[in-house]
Amino acid sequence: MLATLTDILATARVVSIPLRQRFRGIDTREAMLFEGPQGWTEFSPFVEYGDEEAAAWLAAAIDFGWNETPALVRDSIPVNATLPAVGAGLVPDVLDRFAGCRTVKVKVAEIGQTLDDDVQRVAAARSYLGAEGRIRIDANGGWNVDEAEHAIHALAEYDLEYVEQPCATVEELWQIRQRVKYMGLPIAADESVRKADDPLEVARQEAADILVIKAQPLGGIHAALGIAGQTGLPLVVSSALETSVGISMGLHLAAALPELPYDCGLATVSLLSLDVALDPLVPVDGSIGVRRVVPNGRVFVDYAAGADRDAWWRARLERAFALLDPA
Ligand SMILES: O=C(O)CCC(=O)C1=CC=C[C@@H](O)[C@@H]1C(=O)O
Ligand SMILES: [Mg+2]
Repeated sequence: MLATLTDILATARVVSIPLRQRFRGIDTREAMLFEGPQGWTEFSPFVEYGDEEAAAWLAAAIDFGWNETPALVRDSIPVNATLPAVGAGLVPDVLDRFAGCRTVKVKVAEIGQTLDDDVQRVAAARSYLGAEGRIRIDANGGWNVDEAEHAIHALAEYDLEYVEQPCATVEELWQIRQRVKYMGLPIAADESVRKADDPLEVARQEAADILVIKAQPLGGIHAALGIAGQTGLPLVVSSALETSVGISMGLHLAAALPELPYDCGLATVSLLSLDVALDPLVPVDGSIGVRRVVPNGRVFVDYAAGADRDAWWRARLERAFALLDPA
């Protein structure tokens, strides 16, 4: 079923939600929410993204609000804790918010920090989890190949599950993958999937062992499942730092995948200072049940974006909508 701009604007609300800790350079998450025949949905490309990229996120929002979700093969998704690039002393406080998660994804290579900061943060996560917990790191492409090799050697003693996007380009990922192959440490691609013209190029080039897939950036659950079906690589579903409404989209994607070998990065509502839902999608015993959520109307009042930001989002919505394929 096709959504019109009028349909979308009829229920659209823009919220501005403070984060508990700075994450990927932002302190506040803005999101537009609207309701389709299937339920509430979220359009929340990061504010610096251009209209072309935002259009894929809008296609995703419409897909989730207007199309039936695919058949689900599980009703609960094991998730990882996500640790922003905080000082080591804050690690226990942050991880306490991810109830029962046995896996932690640690952000590393933050601009303005050093490898020693990363080592201390990863060490603190390991001592929090104990020997049996899993630790993956995500550099968001922040290292060149030599830096990545050096950092991986320094961090390997903490027993890493995988390294997400150590370097920015597919060619660099290929090189670092060759260099650390002897360590048996898998390389996961994230930006090389969600920001690439061809999300499967990194797999074709054999530059990654694992693909991270995100529902909004890839154009929605159905589009992401189409991509998933074309690769034999293991997949991890991760969030785009959404409210519970957008997280619900990611949970439905994870629930529809035939195989789900890794814990998913869908626990990021715990990084927000509050959520739009009365019953937020946060982990219980390390998993989140798959369901849709209805926003609490109070949040639309108390955390409404200011008039200028609201107008900015509505203008962005119109521009992105104009870029959608009418088919
Ligand atoms: O995968 C996770 O644990 C949580 C999601 C997450 O890390 C991200 C969400 C949103 C923006 C990204 O910079 C970031 C990522 O790089 O994976
Ligand atoms: Mg990532």
